[in-house]
Amino acid sequence: MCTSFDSGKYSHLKKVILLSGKRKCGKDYIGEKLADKLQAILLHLSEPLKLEFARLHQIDGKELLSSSSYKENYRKDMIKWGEEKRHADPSIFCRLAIEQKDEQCSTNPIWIVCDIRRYTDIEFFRKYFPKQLLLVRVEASIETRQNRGWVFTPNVDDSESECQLDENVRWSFIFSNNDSDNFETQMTHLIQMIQS
Ligand SMILES: Nc1ncnc2c1ncn2[C@@H]1O[C@H](COP(=O)(O)OP(=O)(O)OP(=O)(O)O)[C@@H](O)[C@H]1O
Repeated sequence: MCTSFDSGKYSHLKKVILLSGKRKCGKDYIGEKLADKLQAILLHLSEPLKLEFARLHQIDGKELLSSSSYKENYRKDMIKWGEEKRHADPSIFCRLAIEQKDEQCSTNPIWIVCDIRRYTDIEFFRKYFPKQLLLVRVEASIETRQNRGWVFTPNVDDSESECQLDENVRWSFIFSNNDSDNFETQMTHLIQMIQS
């Protein structure tokens, strides 16, 4: 397997925004809004993981990518399989997510990664794009997340992949995404930070 990454071809890159947060806090929602406003490209580290998992297990990759309940049937197995792949090669899904959208990544100056879950995800982007990096933590209360469909799932919500980034990360921006929070003001501040 090729583990090299040629960051030189992305010298046009101005910002990489990494979004982290608990399930149903609104990472995708905020990522999509930002991408719309900034004409940025959206990347998901879970995309190559799901597509490869689907191929190996001969199940429907498109269904796995959608937010349907289909993916919940496979979530635990996918986490386990992803752990094994990451153990062998910690940056595998970061590289694959970029490679799979190489054409857009090669031209778009702003990348938004919607689902970082690991210190190694941050380390990969920090290694290759230290000056462009912005780390954004999305937060929402348990009640808000429940209203958005979150149900505590043992071995998922308490797994390392969902909890590792709860500590020891210095976030560039913390986005408070409850219904009572001022969404537009925070978006404006975040966009100013991205464009500065
Ligand atoms: N500020 C908001 N206003 C209204 N709806 C929101 C807001 N943030 C998130 N939502 C809604 O809450 C639900 C969950 O959000 P989203 O899918 O973005 O969460 P997520 O953190 O990406 O979840 P997961 O980790 O499970 O993929 C979606 O239906 C989304 O439209």
